[in-house]
Amino acid sequence: MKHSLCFQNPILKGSIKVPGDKSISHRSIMFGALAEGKTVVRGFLKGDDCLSTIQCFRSMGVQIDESENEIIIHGVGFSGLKEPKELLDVGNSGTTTRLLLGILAGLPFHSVVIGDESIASRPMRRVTDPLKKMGAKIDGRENGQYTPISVRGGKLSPIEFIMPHASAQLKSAIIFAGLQAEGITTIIEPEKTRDHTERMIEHFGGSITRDHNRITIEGGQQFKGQTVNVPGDISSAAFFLVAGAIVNGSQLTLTDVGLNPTRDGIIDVLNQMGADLTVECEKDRAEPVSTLTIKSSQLTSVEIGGSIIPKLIDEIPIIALLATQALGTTIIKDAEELKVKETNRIDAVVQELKKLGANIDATEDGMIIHGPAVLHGGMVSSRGDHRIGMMLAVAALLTNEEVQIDGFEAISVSYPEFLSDLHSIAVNQ
Ligand SMILES: O=C(O)C1=C[C@@H](OP(=O)(O)O)[C@@H](O)[C@H](O)C1
Ligand SMILES: C=C(OP(=O)(O)O)C(=O)O
Repeated sequence: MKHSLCFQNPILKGSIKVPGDKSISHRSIMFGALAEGKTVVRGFLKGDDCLSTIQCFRSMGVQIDESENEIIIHGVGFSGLKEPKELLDVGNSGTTTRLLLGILAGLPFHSVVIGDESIASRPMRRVTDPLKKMGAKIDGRENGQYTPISVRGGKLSPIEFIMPHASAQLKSAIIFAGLQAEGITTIIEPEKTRDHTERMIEHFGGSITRDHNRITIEGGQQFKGQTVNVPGDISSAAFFLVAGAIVNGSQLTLTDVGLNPTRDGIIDVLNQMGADLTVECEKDRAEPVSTLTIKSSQLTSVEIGGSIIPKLIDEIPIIALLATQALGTTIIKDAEELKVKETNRIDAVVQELKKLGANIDATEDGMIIHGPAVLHGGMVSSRGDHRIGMMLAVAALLTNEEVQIDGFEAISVSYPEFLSDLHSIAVNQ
């Protein structure tokens, strides 16, 4: 589906409550299913990816009721999950795929995980190799690298695992397997990655030990159903934070945004670039929550690399757009993981933004952006990637010419109401 956007000297004013955090929504279904008793989830993201997670657990016999404001999961525990009759379809969701594989690894039945074309090209051996080492029988195209992937789980042994990639999906998969292994599993992260799985284990009454980048988890724990309040997704809020920062005369407030310290890299980057940003922290729930107010201001370039990368990995497409409006040369490095997301996000960002007049070049592990650039209209593509589609829609605010985005429907993966939220705060002058 092509979508056309054409703004005339817009300014952005008002307040938005972005939809629920995608990472936390996925995990709320998983822990809800693995706990005994009822779990109530409020603020759940009804985006395609999280709906895929619901469907996978329903296929394993878990009753999940959906109403407008709540999701209710009737938990069955690890041992209550049933062999699925149908294929487990993860759609476009890498998080569902990798976390689910960690759960399936310990279950004594056969299952097959499939997804869309994008999922079929995303690397899975990072997960399937250690899970096989723990004792699961797993096969798939290219020796377990690509879906479809079949799993016959069973008795698992704990491992000490030094993660070769800074990936929360990989860490979480091994945690889920570790929960089913007999003994203590140790995981060592090269850099700290998002810790929603660890927080949720504690929220559901389990325990996990964290010492710097070393995590230990004991197998055989029981979880109890809980209420989960999902905060707004900082990765969705990022599109409006950047829009507010770069569209002259704007002031936007974003309420109820999750501000987990393992996800707040965009805040650091905005501050370093000279953004006019106010962060008000609210009472800490299982996850920290904040209200963010952004006003447009003069921005300067920044260098981004090293340990901040996992804290803003999904925000790099919109940070690249931000950098096109900043004075000087922005360098983004150590971000090779971008090549294995929904699409190769280094190529997608660079090639699509060039079509709109950005001065941007790809490097082996990131990109270099010279700003400020005057953007113009054009025909671009989301390449089937929600974050590329939304970044290009924000770029359309910077020109009075038409920006036509092919494949815009991809945004329903993480932010189905993105367009109506954008139109609710954009006023043409
Ligand atoms: O664990 C998660 O919920 C996620 C982890 C990240 O992926 P990696 O673990 O591959 O870095 C992120 O890009 C993805 O959107 C969600
Ligand atoms: C990479 C993403 O998600 P996933 O890996 O779950 O497909 C994302 O949402 O940007």
